[in-house]
Amino acid sequence: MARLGIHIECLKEVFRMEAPVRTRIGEVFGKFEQATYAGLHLEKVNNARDDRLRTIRVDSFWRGVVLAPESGDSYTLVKVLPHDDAYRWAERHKIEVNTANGCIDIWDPAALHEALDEIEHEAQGVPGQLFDHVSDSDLIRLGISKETLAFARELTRVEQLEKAKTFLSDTQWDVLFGLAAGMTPEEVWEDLGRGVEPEQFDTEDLSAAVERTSDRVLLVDGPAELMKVFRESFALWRAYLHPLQYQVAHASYRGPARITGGPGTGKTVAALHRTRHLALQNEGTVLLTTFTSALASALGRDLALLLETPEQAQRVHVHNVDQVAHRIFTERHGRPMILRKEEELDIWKRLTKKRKSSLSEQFLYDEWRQVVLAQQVTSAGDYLRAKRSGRGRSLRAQQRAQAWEIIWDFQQELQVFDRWTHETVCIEATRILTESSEKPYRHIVVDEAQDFSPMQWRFLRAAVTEGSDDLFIAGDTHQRIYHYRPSLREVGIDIGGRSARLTLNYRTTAEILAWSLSMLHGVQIDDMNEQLEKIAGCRSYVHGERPSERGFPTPFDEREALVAQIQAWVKAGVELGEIGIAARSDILVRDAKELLEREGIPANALSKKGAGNAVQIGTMHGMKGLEFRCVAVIGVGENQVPPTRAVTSAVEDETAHAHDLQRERCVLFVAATRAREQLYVSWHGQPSAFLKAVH
Ligand SMILES: Nc1ncnc2c1ncn2[C@@H]1O[C@H](COP(=O)(O)OP(=O)(O)OP(=O)(O)O)[C@@H](O)[C@H]1O
Repeated sequence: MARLGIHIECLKEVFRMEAPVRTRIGEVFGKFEQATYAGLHLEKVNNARDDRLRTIRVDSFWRGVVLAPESGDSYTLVKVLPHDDAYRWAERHKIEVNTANGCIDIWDPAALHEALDEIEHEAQGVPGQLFDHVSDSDLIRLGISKETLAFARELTRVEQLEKAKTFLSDTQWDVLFGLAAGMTPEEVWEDLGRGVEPEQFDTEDLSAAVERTSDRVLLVDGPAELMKVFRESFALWRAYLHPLQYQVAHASYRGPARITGGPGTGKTVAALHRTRHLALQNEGTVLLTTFTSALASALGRDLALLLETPEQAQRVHVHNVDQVAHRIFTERHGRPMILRKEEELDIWKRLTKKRKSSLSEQFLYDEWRQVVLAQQVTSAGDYLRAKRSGRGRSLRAQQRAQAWEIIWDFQQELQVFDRWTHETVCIEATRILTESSEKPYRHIVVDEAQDFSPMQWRFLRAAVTEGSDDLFIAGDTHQRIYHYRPSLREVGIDIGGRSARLTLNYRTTAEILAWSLSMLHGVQIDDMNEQLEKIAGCRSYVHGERPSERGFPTPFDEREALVAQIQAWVKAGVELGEIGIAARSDILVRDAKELLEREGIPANALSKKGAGNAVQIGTMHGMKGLEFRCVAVIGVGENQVPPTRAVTSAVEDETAHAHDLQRERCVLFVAATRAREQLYVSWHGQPSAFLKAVH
């Protein structure tokens, strides 16, 4: 029986067409399934460069271009266009086998030659070419064909390359765009989703190439399934992954593996697919975990769309990490009595007073977590030797001894009164698991890994049997917005060379991404594995407006402008629920919510459950993991971002000062990169120093 698949690039275009056209295309799929070869009505194209390209009727206006195999019965819909354009497109395009990945390349030689004439003319007198830094042999190794190579050599500006997207093969264009965005040939090679050893492909065997292209072709079981794909935007990436996403999600690893990448590069999507893959292996229970319960419920919802049967769903637990630790604890000891933050601060205050110490309760609250618990300090001697760099103030030996006495008192008190914090619950749960030979999980997949504490990492390490495919970790340290900076090695997780980096941003326009990245320019950020993380090569294909930066003389003017901006977005057709507003402080968030309500604009606190028809407002921290069509980041003024209280003074502790500034910069970076199409940033008075770095 003949089978029709749809190429992902075509699917993306069809996705944007009107509903009746999509329905017609669905019907073509239905007819195709029922037809015998003779009944397929595939039209040959006269004067075609490639006689494997045929056309098929969609309706009286639209026609599809289909790649017909020389043998076999797997057909691929590669384009849908108005009748005459479809014929013209089919006449012009050529199909070849890409030498780097062995998949099909579809390109337009005539358009390439026309463009080449134009750019050769432009290149005269221009000193440097766009790809002077890349050798011919590297370009050829990356699958660039002879003709594309000649074209690439004449390029002087990235805009010329952007225009070439319409006629170059997708894969070859991706390679060139990656190199133009600063990736090395090795990074581009990895991005192609191949191993380090190049394979030799038979460039004459198109059928084999079509087979290999299967991860870029959606095979649907009939029109109903295709219509489902059209209805749910989520289903688009569900059906299609970038080759590197696919590779990391489906690989077998000898131990813990990790995926990094800038904002919006599809790490969460890769983690979801990894979870599905592990569930299908059926080797034991999979835990999919993240930092907060709100993010965990969003993961749970998305995963449900990926899993096909109730049996598969039963094999996966989706919880935030503290929830899992609480469950293990409760099974052994019953529910813990958790100390609220205010209660804890009161205890610290009382104990410092008792010891006549000048240390503040907040200092001890942090010191206990970030030094004592993080480094598993159990004695005065350990504490005297513990690393305290970046802790905000140095302590003389005598002060350390006194701090330890207070910490000791505090820990005794917790024990005597059977009171717990989330951290001690996590530590006790780790102890329970370490003692037990039975592990609750066969695999653990972690999302938003950058903010996990050492205690949480040790817990996860203890919750899964050590061995192949045990831990899969997705995260981006550029988005680290809390205090901990653990090294995976120090918490017993060895990722060896099992690490990959995603670079293509699917969320944000190139303009918003460039704006946000320039804020981090020159900032050195660790990769959780004792190396520096890179953000080079992070790129987006989609263009839009530059972010709008607006300064006002007074808070009143800033508020008025926010209301006007939201009204303008709504007038332009943006739904209220597609708008997000972020501010650094809770007060400003409350203020903005009240303002919008007064103006009759429905507004809700941020929630992963979906906005309904209301603008979503929250703190910059709360924006983590979310995305909106339009985002307004407000109150980005001097002293507000970063807030003075959030940054240790350089005189007190230089390292802590640098860490605090970096973290605050990342908080703004996270908020800005939630925007898909438009970003609006406002302040009153002087702008934040972070904005001065932006260009
Ligand atoms: N291969 C893909 N093709 C098309 N869209 C994709 C693909 N992968 C991810 N996306 C979309 O890109 C957006 C960002 O994906 P995702 O949330 O997985 O990124 P992330 O790297 O986890 O982001 P962040 O770190 O900023 O939270 C989502 O809308 C997702 O549906």
